[in-house]
Amino acid sequence: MIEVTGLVKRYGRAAAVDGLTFTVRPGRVTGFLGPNGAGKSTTMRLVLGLDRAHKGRVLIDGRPLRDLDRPLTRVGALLDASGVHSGRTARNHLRVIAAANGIGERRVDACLELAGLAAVAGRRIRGFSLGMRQRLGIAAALLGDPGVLLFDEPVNGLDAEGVQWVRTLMRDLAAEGRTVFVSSHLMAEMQNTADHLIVIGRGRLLADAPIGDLVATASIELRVPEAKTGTAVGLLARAGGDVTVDGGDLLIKGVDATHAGELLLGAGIPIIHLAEHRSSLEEAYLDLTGEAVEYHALERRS
Ligand SMILES: Nc1ncnc2c1ncn2[C@@H]1O[C@H](COP(=O)(O)OP(=O)(O)OP(=O)(O)O)[C@@H](O)[C@H]1O
Repeated sequence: MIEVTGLVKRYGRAAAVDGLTFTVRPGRVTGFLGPNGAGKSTTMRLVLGLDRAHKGRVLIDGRPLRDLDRPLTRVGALLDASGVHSGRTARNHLRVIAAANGIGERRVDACLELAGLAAVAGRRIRGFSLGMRQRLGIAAALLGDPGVLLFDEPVNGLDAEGVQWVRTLMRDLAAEGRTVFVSSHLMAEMQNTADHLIVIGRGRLLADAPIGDLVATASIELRVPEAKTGTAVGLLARAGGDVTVDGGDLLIKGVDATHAGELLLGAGIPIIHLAEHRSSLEEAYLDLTGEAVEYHALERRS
């Protein structure tokens, strides 16, 4: 489990992470979604103790990272896959990490196998494609067999088979009861992989919810006889609906179709048309981040 409380990180006067609080729970894949520059990588670096926060606290399985002995056996991470010593072979790269963390040789070979790199284990990383580097980074993250895993944009540079492999791996790791925290700016990727989503924009939390809740931000479209429109609007608004009148149609958020139907029929209002629209994750994401993206575009222009 990862518990982040009130995390703040500033670069100069700008806050890259601006008071983030969330919990990443075991046994499911938690997606970390946000537009470019939202603060995902910075947050992951703070969680891993690679950067110091100005404020806030991170606990891994209830304890600060510095209190964990052999941290690599508790937390594994794939961050920027380009930061490796490219003159080494893949096997030697993993051996060095393993030796520094008291991890045996057999685990190195098991992870090379798991990452689909066994056949190229003796080749220098210099000649690796971005996809192969990503696989090597994932092998390194798994080396200590940790219960908590962070992956920053793991499908970057992977081909279709590689993407499928990462997806299956994430789901398998979560099914084993591990905490899996994976960042992406690709909404479709999250829709296929994550059970739960944490969405940020401008370093702030925008949503922390099961993926089904975000996909199912439903709205309904309703038409009633013109003379009854005012009564219907009043009823739906009192039931917590956010009602927009568009010509003869009502657009309602916050009340589902069944409830709306019951309310209207209960009040003796005939329904001419009633339809439910489930917004896709992409629409929900754009809704949530629209303001954050706009703000960034303005900042860059000025
Ligand atoms: N070392 C640094 N020095 C100065 N500013 C930084 C540094 N690292 C990140 N930032 C700034 O902090 C903000 C958040 O960046 P971060 O890389 O965490 O976002 P991100 O969500 O991971 O974006 P992306 O999807 O583009 O990787 C950005 O405005 C970025 O320019």
